[in-house]
Amino acid sequence: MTLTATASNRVANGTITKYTLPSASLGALTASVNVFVPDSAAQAPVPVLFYLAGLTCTEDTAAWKAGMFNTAGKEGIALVFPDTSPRGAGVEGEDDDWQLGTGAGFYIDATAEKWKRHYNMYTYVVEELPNALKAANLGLDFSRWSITGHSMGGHGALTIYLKNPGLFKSCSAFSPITNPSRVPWGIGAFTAYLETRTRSLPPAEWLPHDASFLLASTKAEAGSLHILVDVGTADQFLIAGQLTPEALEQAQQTRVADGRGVGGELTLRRQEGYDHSYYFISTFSPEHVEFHAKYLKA
Ligand SMILES: N[C@@H](CCC(=O)N[C@@H](CSC=O)C(=O)NCC(=O)O)C(=O)O
Repeated sequence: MTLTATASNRVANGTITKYTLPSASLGALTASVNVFVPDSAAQAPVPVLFYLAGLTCTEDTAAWKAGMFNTAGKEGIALVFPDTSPRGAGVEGEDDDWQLGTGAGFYIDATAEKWKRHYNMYTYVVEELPNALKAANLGLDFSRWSITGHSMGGHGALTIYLKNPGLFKSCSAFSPITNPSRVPWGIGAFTAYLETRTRSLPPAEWLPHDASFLLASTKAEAGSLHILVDVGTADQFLIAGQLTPEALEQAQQTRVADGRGVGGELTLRRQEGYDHSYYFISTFSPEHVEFHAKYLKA
């Protein structure tokens, strides 16, 4: 698995480099990723923060618009921006709808026959890409790894974090889809990507990919979770019922009520008047990087 650098720019006391890599998990397609490495990585390996972007985005969207570099450069944290789906898989209909297929990988491994050769963004993000970055000796320390994301990528960050207790130091999300098995975006994606045999609503096969279910049921030790979520009150997709942050709050209350969790593991903030856009993300992204720095550098 070799990374090939295709562009490089100096930014915020570091360098952002775009790489391509051949990806086995994405069915032998070429994937693209942007990686910001602060200069301090030349002295000692630096902690890593992954940013998972939302529907219709690429590896460039947050790199260009999220405004994370100054804080990451100051804190000495590397940033990794993966793409949001395989590109050019050739699956019938994959470019017909912005909520499914290209740009909409949902950070899960597909089990449905039609999608399962290429649509494996979970394995790509959690295993293949980190292994490629480790092998490239860029000075990244994956024993100090955190994850964040926006919308579909917020769902990705929360579910990947909750599926892998202990792998990440912290998790944050901007306007995440918190309960995909019960909202239109998630129902559409899971119906397509996941082979579903059970008739329950939501189907049992969907629940391991639902952040609210995962949070309510996780066996993570009390006090071991560190999650920050920001949602804008004027978010058009919040208003349309796609994000349902109350489901995540309810899940954490369940965890605490059962004696498996403690207060403070989840901080969910409603930011007055902000929408779903990168204007919102760039306003709060420095705080998110600082939040992760606290755990990455503890
Ligand atoms: N084309 C869509 C809008 C798509 C959109 O808003 N995408 C969001 C993520 S939504 C959840 O995952 C995004 O981040 N877009 C990139 C950007 O630069 O804003 C429509 O028709 O509504």
